[in-house]
Parts: sequence; C-alpha cells; structure tokens
Amino acid sequence: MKKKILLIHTGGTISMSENEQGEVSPGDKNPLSATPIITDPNLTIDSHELFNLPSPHMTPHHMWELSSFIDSQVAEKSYEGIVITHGTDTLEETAFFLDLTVQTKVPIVLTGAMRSSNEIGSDGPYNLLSSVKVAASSEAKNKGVLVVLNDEIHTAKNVTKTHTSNIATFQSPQYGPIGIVTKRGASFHHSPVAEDKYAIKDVTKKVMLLKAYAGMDSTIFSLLKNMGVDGVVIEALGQGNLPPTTMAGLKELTNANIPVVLVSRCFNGIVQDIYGYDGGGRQLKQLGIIFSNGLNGQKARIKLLVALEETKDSQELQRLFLR
Ligand SMILES: NC(=O)C[C@H](N)C(=O)O
Repeated sequence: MKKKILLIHTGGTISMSENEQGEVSPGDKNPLSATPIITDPNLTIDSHELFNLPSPHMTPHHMWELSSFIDSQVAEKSYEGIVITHGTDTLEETAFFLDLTVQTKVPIVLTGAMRSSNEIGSDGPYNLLSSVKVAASSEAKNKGVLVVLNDEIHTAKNVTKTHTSNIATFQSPQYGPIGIVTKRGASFHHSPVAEDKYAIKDVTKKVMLLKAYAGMDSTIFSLLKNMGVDGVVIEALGQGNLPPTTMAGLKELTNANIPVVLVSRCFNGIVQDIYGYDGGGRQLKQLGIIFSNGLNGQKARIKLLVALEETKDSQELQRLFLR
C-alpha cells in the first residue's frame, strides 16, 4: 500500500523567484509545482496551495485556518503525513501553533528555504524532499509538529530562526535537533517528553510581546492596559527580572486581570523566582506574573493566544505554562 502524503503550500521564499534586479518576490505560479521533486514510488503525493504569503504576512487567523484544514483533510482523505511549505521568518510560530492545536496524530512537518527557487544553491527542493522523507517515516509519529531544514529534524517547541540568511538558520539552542535526515531517510535520536494540546474553536484574543531593557519604565504597560489587550508576554532580563521602574505599570495590568507571561531574553534557560531585589523574580511572582518554561517570546505569545481560548484564570495559566 502506498502512503498518502499531503503537501500544503503557504508561500515564503521556497515559493518565490529572484528577478534580474536581485529582488525576491512571489509570482502567480508556485515554482515548486513546476518540477516533480518527489518521485518515491511508495508514496502518493497530493498538493494544495492554501496561501501564497510571505511569512511576515501570516497571522494567527491564517495559522488557525491551516490547523483546521489539516484536521479536516486527514479525517476526510486519510492522509498519513503532512508537509507544509512556509516562509522562514514566522515558520516557528506557525509550527508551534499547529503543535498546540492540531488534533490528528499523523506526522506534520514544516519546511522552507533561505534561497528562492531560481538562485544558485537553492535549498527549497532539497528541504521539501527531506521533509517528505520525515513525514512518511513511522518513527516521526508522536513527536509533535516537526521542522525540517538543512538535514536536521527539530521540534516546533524548541526550534528558532537564528540567522538572517544562512541556510543553517534553524537551530534548537537549548536542546539541539531530535534527528537527522540522510539519503536513506529520517533517523531520530531523541523524543519530546510531553504533549501539550488545546481543542480550541477559534483565535480571538489580542496578545502583545515586549522586550525588556535597561532603564525600561512603566509607560508601555499603562498604554497596554488602556488599549484593552487580553494578555502580555515580556522577554525579561536573565533568570526573570525587570527594572524596578516597570513595577507600577505591571501592577496596573495584573490589577486589571490581564495575564502577564514572563520569558527570558536569554535564548537558553528558564525563568524562575530567584532574586529578591526590587523588580526581581520573587516580587514578579508575588504580583501574579506567570513564569514560562523555556519558550522564546514569540512562542510564549502563541501559547498565551491559544491558552486564553480555554481559560483566563492566572493559576490555571501558570499550570499550563509549566508544561
Ligand atoms: N526565507 C524566507 O522564507 C524569508 C521570507 N521573508 C519569508 O518568511 O517569507
């Protein structure tokens, strides 16, 4: 029996071409559909162009549309693996959104490219081929949503874009990749420890992401409270500390029951309530600020957007952010 794989195109450099002026942009026809890249006789490949967007144009609504599309296609047409092509700028956000919300258990792999389809050394077709190998592998099951580029297999939870142009841009700084791709297929050396799923019906909330810096004050927090946001994520300093001048604004947010989630602007480690000085983690914890577990800022924002569809209770949110 041939394995049925669905390719879903959403846009990004992998679907773009460069013109004579060196400008890279999407065209009317997806260059990936021009040549058959996957010729494995054991696979049946269907493809569908859901969007043709540069990934800075992706919104949580597009991500939700993609998530629902995957579940409905697997239910209706019994696909056994899904591969999604995506722009690399926000790929990690879509991957993590899908990791939290897609209900199907079949392998789901996201990929992209740093060089467009007609550039020398274009990495798109190769990454697509590698991703199909991973999606078709039975070992890829129960590992959550995966991101495959440059011969490496990463989890949606840990992967991040680390370089503006290098093809080795996707890395998992804390834990490394969980497998590699070779000519023979996918080879895994680690498994994720836990699954984190939410059966949401829509994405309706507004969550802002801020980065802390030396001398930060309360202005932005007061503005956010008055704008009526549903939640705020702060990339805090070090192990989870903020300048003391932010405390007044943070109190305004927590008094208004607006959840505030703390991550670190360091790209390794987790935040904890260690420091007892003004603005230190212990005061932040006492204020009811939610501490995250090693997610980066953009992914903690995605998780808060999703989790807020289930609860606004800060203790419950804190429990969810420890997963
Ligand atoms: N390499 C890429 O795909 C980057 C592009 N700006 C995008 O995310 O759509």
